[in-house]
Amino acid sequence: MTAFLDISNLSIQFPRSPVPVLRDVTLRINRGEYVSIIGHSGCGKSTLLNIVAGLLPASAGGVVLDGREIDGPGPDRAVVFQNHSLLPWLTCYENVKLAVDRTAGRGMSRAERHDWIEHNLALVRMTHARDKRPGEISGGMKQRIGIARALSMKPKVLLLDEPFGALDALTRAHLQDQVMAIHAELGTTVIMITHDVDEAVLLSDRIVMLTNGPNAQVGEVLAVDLPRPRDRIALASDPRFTGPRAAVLEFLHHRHSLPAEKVA
Ligand SMILES: Nc1ncnc2c1ncn2[C@@H]1O[C@H](COP(=O)(O)OP(=O)(O)OP(=O)(O)O)[C@@H](O)[C@H]1O
Repeated sequence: MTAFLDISNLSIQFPRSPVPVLRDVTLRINRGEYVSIIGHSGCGKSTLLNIVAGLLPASAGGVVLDGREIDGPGPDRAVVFQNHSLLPWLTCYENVKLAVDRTAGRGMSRAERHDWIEHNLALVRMTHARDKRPGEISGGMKQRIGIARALSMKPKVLLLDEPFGALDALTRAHLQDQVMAIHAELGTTVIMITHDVDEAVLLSDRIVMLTNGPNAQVGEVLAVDLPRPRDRIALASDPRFTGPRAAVLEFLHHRHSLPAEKVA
């Protein structure tokens, strides 16, 4: 049986580059699964996500989502980037509306569209700021609107490219908890890129560790066997949390550490 999201033997080599960034990456993701991708800077995490998003073409191999080969961007794959990409002249409500009008809102009446926008703002607890513009809200709030906008498209897969990377630790923790709650409520399939090992363990069903580039491959896939809902405080000393955490750290810092000159 084919997986919900099937990444098969994917390679990509950029023009004017002597070697592929990714080589022969294969990954099968089930419907509703939360999968994190972790690896050193420059190994090709964003490149992989961009191929799934349809923003970059693979040089070899391919991606099939729910039985359909991906050959370009589409509303079935919504991306949230590290730095919000909201339109500064529109309010939070209007930013979400823009996405709804072009995707899931087609075929809805005006009133249904309105309810759907409000529903997604409420999902990220942003109803109170619906009429504010991005310049008037905090970084964490902007990311929440970005997530609401992505979810409002009813995507089959939510692609998160370091969505909490630019946030302070407390805001980050708060947003992680919200995303976990949304994932539990909607059962959305999620692929998330992160550099944060704790974040990967806390949120994921599986963690995909990429080897260093070029020619990066899937080095190891770790299943996180933790019941949900997950409580960050209770888990801090739980061996089912600390075990996978140590395994990812071991992969990144011992088995696939970067040579000093590449880090500098
Ligand atoms: N459009 C492009 N043209 C040429 N090379 C590219 C292009 N996009 C990315 N690369 C190269 O591909 C490699 C992987 O980049 P990518 O951004 O996917 O890495 P990453 O793992 O997401 O890094 P980081 O964790 O620092 O964000 C890098 O060496 C980068 O320079």
